[in-house]
Amino acid sequence: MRYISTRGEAPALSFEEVVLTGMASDGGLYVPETLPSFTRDALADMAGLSYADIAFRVIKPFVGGEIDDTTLHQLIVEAYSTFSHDAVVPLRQLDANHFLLEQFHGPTLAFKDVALQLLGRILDHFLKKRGERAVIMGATSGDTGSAAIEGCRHCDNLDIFILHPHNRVSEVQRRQMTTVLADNVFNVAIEGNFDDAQAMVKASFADQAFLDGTRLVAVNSINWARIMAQMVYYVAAGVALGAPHREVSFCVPSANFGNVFAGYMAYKMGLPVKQFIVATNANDILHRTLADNDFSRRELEATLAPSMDIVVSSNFERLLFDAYDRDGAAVAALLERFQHEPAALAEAPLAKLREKFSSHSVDDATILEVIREAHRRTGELLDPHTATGYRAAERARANAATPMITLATAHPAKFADAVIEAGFPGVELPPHMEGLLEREERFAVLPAELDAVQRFVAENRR
Ligand SMILES: Cc1ncc(COP(=O)(O)O)c(C=O)c1O
Ligand SMILES: N[C@@H](CCOP(=O)(O)O)C(=O)O
Repeated sequence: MRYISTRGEAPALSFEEVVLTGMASDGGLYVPETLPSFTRDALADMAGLSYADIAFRVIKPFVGGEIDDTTLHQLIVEAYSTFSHDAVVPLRQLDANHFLLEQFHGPTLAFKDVALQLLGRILDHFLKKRGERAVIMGATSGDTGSAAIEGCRHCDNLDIFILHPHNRVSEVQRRQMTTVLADNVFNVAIEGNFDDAQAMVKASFADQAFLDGTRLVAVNSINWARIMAQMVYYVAAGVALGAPHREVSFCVPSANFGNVFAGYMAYKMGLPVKQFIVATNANDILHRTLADNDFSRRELEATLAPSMDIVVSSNFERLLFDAYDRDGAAVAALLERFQHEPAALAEAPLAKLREKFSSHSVDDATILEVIREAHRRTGELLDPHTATGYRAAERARANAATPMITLATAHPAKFADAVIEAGFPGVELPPHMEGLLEREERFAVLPAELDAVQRFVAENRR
């Protein structure tokens, strides 16, 4: 299996090389040169398998034999044994044909654990094999950071630097990162927003001189392995509800677009999906683009769903590459224009996207209303991100006959303030997080300046 860049200029890489890097050298993101596909029989055979066994079947073709089957299976089994639910991402039926896919049973209570528990193990495997060390730089709006730390902190060959926007993540999210006092874990609160943090991470991939030759690795969804691991739960949920014999639809709270893009990849590989609904908070660029072809930046707003407070959505580039029939030059030109002025997609690619994708945007007042309403109707206490999905699924659903699966991307305990504002007394943290709010924290506060951040990384890496 070879991986190529969405901008068409960088060299193709193997699986191992693509996992051990971040962005392509031309500024693009890596995608598989050709997508494997599932036959109907192969999908039907997955019904009833354990999550780990489905994951092995979905992931194996992307690895292309670069990890032997026994080791790959073992890494997958170990990764998912850290989840507190045997189904890893269980489905919960809300009404006649609406389901929640609970993605918050991992160690840090958000969907990021699904990919990062595995990515940490794959990185460790490759680095040990090579006898190399690496530096991780990641940007987080709150959930990737703790999941990456949890997935990688036991890897002695990794130093991990996570940039989060100062005072813009929830207290639980911050403490999940900053109370890990391991020698190889470094948290930086950036005086800026998530887009600033992500831009600095991307700029660091573009010019790695500050690391004097030490390898830099990404844990954000710019790393293909994140997308690969996230595909699995779409397949698992689809076959559990009758695929390949019937279609399913997914509604996905979205921002950096890695989650829903993984679903789209599963669809391209043969999973029968009727519709993907992209749910956004008030930072609605994805909705504006899909609904009105308004691909333009607006000021980033702080919302009650802070993990989705993102304007520049990395993985949208991967979708554009597909929509533009893999024309890297056209994607590069569009994204260059987007940097400087409002942009719009060409007619044909937009029409292609609209065949599969719908969207809906949900403001803060509605998030609170939905948390109350969903609880009254179903007994479920939704986190504010899942609430955007719940409402979008109701409003943008193509039909009632196709099962709708809304991704419950985080546990409400991570966002107690929003839950309390919605009128609930609060949510208890699960037992493994007992004492989190009293533990010692360690983090640096830095200006949103690339030099300052790179100096911090260069001085602290071991
Ligand atoms: C809880 C939660 N929901 C939804 C999202 C959006 O997912 P994506 O960035 O993959 O679109 C994020 C962060 O990315 C998140 O942390
Ligand atoms: N919401 C994310 C933002 C980063 O997304 P990623 O999927 O690209 O890692 C977060 O919680 O950090």
